[in-house]
Amino acid sequence: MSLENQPYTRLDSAFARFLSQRSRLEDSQRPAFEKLLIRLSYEQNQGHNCIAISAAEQALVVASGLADDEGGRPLVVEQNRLYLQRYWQYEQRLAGQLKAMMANATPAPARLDSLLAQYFPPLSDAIDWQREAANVAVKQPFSIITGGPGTGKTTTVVKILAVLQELAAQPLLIALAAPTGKAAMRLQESIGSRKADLPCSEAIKNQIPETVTTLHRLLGARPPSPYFRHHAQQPLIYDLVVVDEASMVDLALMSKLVDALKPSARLILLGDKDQLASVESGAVLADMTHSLPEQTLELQTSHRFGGVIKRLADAVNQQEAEQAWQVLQQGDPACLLLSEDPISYAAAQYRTYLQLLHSGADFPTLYQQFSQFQVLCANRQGKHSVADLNQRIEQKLAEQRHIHVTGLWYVGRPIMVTQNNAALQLYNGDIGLCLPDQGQQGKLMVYFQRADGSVKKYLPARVPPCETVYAMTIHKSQGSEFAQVLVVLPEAINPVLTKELLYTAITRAKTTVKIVADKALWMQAIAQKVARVTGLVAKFQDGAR
Ligand SMILES: Nc1ncnc2c1ncn2[C@@H]1O[C@H](COP(=O)(O)OP(=O)(O)OP(=O)(O)O)[C@@H](O)[C@H]1O
Repeated sequence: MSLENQPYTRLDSAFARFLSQRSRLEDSQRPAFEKLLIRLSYEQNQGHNCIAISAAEQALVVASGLADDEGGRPLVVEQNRLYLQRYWQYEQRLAGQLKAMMANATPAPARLDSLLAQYFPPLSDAIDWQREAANVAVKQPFSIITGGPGTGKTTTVVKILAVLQELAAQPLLIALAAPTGKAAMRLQESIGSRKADLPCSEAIKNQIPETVTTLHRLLGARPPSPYFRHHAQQPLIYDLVVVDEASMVDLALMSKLVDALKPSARLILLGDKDQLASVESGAVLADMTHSLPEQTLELQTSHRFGGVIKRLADAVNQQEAEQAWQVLQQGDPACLLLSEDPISYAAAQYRTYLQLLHSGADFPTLYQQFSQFQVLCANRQGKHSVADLNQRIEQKLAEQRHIHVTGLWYVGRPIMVTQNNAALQLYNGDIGLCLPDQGQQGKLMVYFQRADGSVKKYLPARVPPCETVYAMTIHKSQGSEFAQVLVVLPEAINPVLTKELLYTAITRAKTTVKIVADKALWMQAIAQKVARVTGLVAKFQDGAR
């Protein structure tokens, strides 16, 4: 790759210069070494755990005296991969600890077959993959259940928890977690109803928790410190940890989570391996499902929606671009190319929310209505970006007199928090609505819904950094679902547009997905794939050194 064309930052070059000055290299070797380090720093920020390097580059790094794998130096070379020490350690610890966990697989308990028959009664001769998933998760201390939306991951895991409690001599202490507040809220909502349907005693149901926490909270985040309260020396008390939306968990967080488990603990990861990888480094869930087939069960049948959205999602995922385009041409109202102006369409969709607002509806009703529909974009800036769409939808709604934009904060403004604030209990991705204060006329407050359904409100000036959210990026929509989704793609291809991005956008929709894209761009986007450079697969295969 030519560095000249890369938009690397000043931080990348400052980092490279800093290290190069501390190397043992001759002056003549330094420019090449700095170029390599700039590339490492840049690619790391793009989500790669490491970079692939040539034999000559390996020799250069070794000669620099800055690499070792004992933690004392800033770089590590492993085969043809160059790492920052910290990320190599994350991979190393994660692979090593999961292997240690996997070595503790237990033989199947005698009662397992009858319990599986009780919880997963056979309905036909076909293999019941949910039951197979339970079979794996009961025997293996570490397991992954992957599948698209509505394939029954939550239903299955609740049954697994019940089976494990039935088998336990003493009730297991269980923690349920997700990477974001939104995802935690969704899991919490569905756990409750899945529990009610369990074919078991109340005593067993009562041993299954209903509250879901964020991973940061579970591990004891102490911002601004990057260290958690719980780690190998001060492990979590739980016998079993379940993590939903695991595709969003990056390498560092996954490594810290596994580090914080007590030695006898179990871990079950739920997620969709085909979704976008985490924003930060790694493609951990995808790497694990690829490397650990015995621990992984994939559920493929969607019980929530069959039909056209699933067909579209599957075609995109399999990179069948032409077939996916044909699905959009079929005229099924659940899945179409949008033929009208996207701004007018979006404004019409948000009108019901604003009409309810003007008729005096309460916050929960408004929040529920606002969450029915969402515009999703690939990029943050440029034509058809989040910034562009937000500005134009707001303008359209103002022209139509559905909102009265008096300043940054106005009645009806929907916002998304973009920075965590533990003290205020507001987190990146939380959605709030700016509404008149119920107590005082003329005063504005921003209302949010907590995971337990209760409502909290803040003065606009106290809300952490946030942005208007008629439109949001597909990245930010991970872990959320909406009845109706409008996906607006840019006019020109860019590296962000991949089949994983489109798959993630489409699978956010429960009933309708409309798309704005031209065919050439659609075909190009589906042909692009996220490819993260990592050494995790190799570490699982070769054994941690
Ligand atoms: N084996 C099954 N037979 C019939 N219906 C099922 C089965 N498994 C799950 N369902 C139903 O399918 C719906 C989706 O299930 P569930 O919420 O467990 O899926 P999920 O994979 O966790 O979904 P998501 O990740 O999209 O929230 C639920 O209404 C559930 O009751």
